[in-house]
Amino acid sequence: MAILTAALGDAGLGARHVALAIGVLLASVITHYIHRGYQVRKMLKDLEKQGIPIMKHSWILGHLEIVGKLLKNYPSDAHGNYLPILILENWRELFPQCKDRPPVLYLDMWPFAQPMILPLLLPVAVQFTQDYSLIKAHQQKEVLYPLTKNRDISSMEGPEWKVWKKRLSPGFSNQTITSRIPDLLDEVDKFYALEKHTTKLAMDIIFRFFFGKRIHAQLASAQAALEHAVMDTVKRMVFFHHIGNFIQEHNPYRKFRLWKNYRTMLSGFGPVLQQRLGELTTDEKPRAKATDTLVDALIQGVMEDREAGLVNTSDSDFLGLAVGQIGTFIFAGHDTTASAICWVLHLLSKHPDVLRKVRAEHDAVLGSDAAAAASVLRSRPELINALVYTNAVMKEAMRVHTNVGTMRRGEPGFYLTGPAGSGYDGVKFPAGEGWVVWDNTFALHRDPELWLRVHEFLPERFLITDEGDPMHPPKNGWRFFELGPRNCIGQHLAMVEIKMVLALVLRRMDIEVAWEEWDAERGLKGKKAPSVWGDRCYHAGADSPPHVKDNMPVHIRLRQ
Ligand code: HEM
Repeated sequence: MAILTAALGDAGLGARHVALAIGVLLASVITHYIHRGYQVRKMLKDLEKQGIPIMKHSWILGHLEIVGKLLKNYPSDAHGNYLPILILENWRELFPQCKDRPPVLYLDMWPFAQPMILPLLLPVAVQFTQDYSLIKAHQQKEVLYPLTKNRDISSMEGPEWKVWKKRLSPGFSNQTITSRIPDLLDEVDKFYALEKHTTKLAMDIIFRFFFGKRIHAQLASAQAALEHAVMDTVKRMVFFHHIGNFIQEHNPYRKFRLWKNYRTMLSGFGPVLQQRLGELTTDEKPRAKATDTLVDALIQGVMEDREAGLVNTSDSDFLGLAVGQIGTFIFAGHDTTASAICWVLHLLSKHPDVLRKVRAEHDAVLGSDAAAAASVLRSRPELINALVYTNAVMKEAMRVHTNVGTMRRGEPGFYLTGPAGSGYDGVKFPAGEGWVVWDNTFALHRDPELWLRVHEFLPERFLITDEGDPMHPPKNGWRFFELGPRNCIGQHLAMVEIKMVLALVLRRMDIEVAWEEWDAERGLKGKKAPSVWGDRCYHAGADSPPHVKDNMPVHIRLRQ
């Protein structure tokens, strides 16, 4: 303190100056929030004036009162994904002025969120992701910035995104991924427990998939530090700027850690990337085929950009782009896949009849010796595609427990249109600048108008081929990896990875949730422990993707 006072004194600054500076800063933050608050509330009031149906809205609280009431019986850490499901379920009470369900929901939760638009009818989601692809919301880019400096396929837009999508897609095709199964099995075979191990597994798979066996081995000594750097950055990412995380976001220590983690990524990935770049640019060696490994496709892409003068030839520019792309794959592919594995296992433990059928399919396709599943798949990787019922189980688990979605940016003059037959045929719903347009897949996956017996876990619906059957999934209805040009590039990898885990684990182990012991250890026994829809396992967390509550504590028993 004495040092600080002396330093301030040296600089001619007294305590009064510091207090004044803090006061000015605070006043400008408060003014910003009030000004922005007025703008947001006015956006809603203007819509109301135009006759657009909106939920009861107040100048002071916006929709916060409604949101508070809807979530009042939910645990405080329940994920925000539950909110639009509740709005969809309760639309009649929330829109008493409407005879038909409004196609579009306008939501004002300022200062806790930006003004948002969510489709309440499926065709509206199709309009801004498939018919026309709105560009990603500012928030999606800002969140990735510390990890990738936005030099990644997920943040890119327009022609630059198109070129990279074309370059990287072959490496993620179903065919490529099936051919990589023997290699990836090395990682899955190490996987014997659940909880946070699913995250570690997903991370290992991405490293192996991206770099291939040889380079992955070279990275082995740096991998722990790299994983730690990525995870630490992910932990510190701020997904939604709001008043509640203002201090966290602007904390200088956070900024320092983000900077340090990025340096670790540059220095950890740098040598192997440089070495591979050297190998690929020597005259004797042919250039890589895009499907060899993703790192080769990436380096080849950067080389093309250099030749076209789009990337300068400095090492740091090359490294920045390469590390950015790797960062986005790790980010987009690890937590999402890990929680999807947890939900499939959870649902299987709750539905023994379905589990029996999955095991029977594994016996039939992979042979009755469960311990030999990995070697069978190594020699015949294409068998993974024969696990048709398992695939249906996964898709149904993903419908019931959807985890991430897409957020897009409203565009000046852009409208969403009331679909034919909705009662709002042709009505224009403004989705201009300032709106975040969210796909609302979690709620659409639980829309009883789209899915028969919507709350039940019925994998068979994904086996029905007759489109006239009421159980048949609706067209464009299953959107776990989003649809349209910006859908998930890693979806085949994620599906194959989860299928490999199920094939190797389900017949060797019984897995069931262990809340009783977990709660007892935490003194919750006999008390009302938090749950959602009667389940202790629920989507928790304030950010994206949601996490399975408490990492899903489980019992694992080896089967005889
Ligand atoms: C269960 C696991 C996964 C889920 C639920 C998931 C979901 C999604 C969704 C919904 C999007 C669209 C996001 C948007 O438009 O902003 C997306 C995009 C993306 N995903 Fe995944 N993903 C998963 C696994 C993976 C994996 C394993 C990888 C790669 C290793 C990956 C890489 C990406 C990338 C790079 C994008 C951006 C694509 C683009 O903008 O063109 N994802 N993912």
